[in-house]
Amino acid sequence: MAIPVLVVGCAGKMGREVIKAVHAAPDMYVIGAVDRSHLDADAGEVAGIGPIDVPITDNLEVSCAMVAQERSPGVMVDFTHPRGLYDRVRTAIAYGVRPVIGTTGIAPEQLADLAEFADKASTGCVVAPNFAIGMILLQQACLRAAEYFDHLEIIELHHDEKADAPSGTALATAQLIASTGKAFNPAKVEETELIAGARGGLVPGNIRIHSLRLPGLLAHQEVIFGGTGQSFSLRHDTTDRSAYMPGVLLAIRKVLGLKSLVYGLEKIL
Ligand SMILES: NC(=O)C1=CN([C@@H]2O[C@H](COP(=O)(O)OP(=O)(O)OC[C@H]3O[C@@H](n4cnc5c(N)ncnc54)[C@H](OP(=O)(O)O)[C@@H]3O)[C@@H](O)[C@H]2O)C=CC1
Ligand SMILES: O=C(O)C1=N[C@H](C(=O)O)C[C@H](O)C1
Repeated sequence: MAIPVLVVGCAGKMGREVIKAVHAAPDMYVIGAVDRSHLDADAGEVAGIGPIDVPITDNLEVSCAMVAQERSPGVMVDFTHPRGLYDRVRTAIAYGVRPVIGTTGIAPEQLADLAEFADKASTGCVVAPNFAIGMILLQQACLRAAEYFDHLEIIELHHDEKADAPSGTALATAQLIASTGKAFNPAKVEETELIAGARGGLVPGNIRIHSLRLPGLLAHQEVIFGGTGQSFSLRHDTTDRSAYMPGVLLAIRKVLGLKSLVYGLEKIL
């Protein structure tokens, strides 16, 4: 049976892409669309694919109740803003709707709390800071490089409409590299930062992240490893948001078979 999908943030850059991808997929359909603007407009029209008979509403609870009435279990896809995300995920789970979350910037304590909530409800939930396969491969390659290099820094570059910094992907990449337990970037001199922020943000693992925001960019990340007489750069460029859609559709299919919260696309590949 086809999967009913509720798209939250449907009028946004990612939400429009999700509406297109879900509508085009043979094994799922858009059952509802939530946003704060374009209310009552057809979600398909807003996404640029013509009418799909799904009006945009700002009422998540009523939308979840509607999904719960469908014959097969439903999924909520959220690409919005970290504000209120915690409550949206809890609302979805309370209605038996499985969340697939692409929104970045949620606090780690809230994520841990949601994992406990999903676990208790035996409900699947996927939270992934990046749905592009190329980025997952970059992260895996970082683990290999980290075996041989002791020094690295991360640069992430995004469009200038991005709300959070650093990106969720950069944080997740640093977290993954730090999970090796290695002590990175041993200091060689006592540094003085003449302009606050010049050396980027420091995250656990002693890894620095530098965030650039410019019009003309979409989403890019470079991890540069440094060693004696050599440097090694790993870079991923997203040039179109359709890059995320195979990962999003995969998560929609896989979340139905899960009984707890899974963090990271790599866990369901
Ligand atoms: N995991 C991944 O692979 C990716 C994740 N992202 C993440 O997805 C999120 C969205 O990105 P993007 O699409 O570029 O952002 P946009 O600002 O283009 O879209 C977000 C949409 O969500 C709406 N919105 C915000 N808050 C709410 C709410 N409480 N209820 C309903 N709708 C809401 C916004 O409305 P309004 O305009 O009124 O604020 C807007 O229409 C970000 O956190 C970004 O980091 C992005 C790309 C890939
Ligand atoms: O806001 C974006 O655009 C993106 N956000 C995600 C993040 O914060 O990592 C994923 C990707 O980088 C695009």
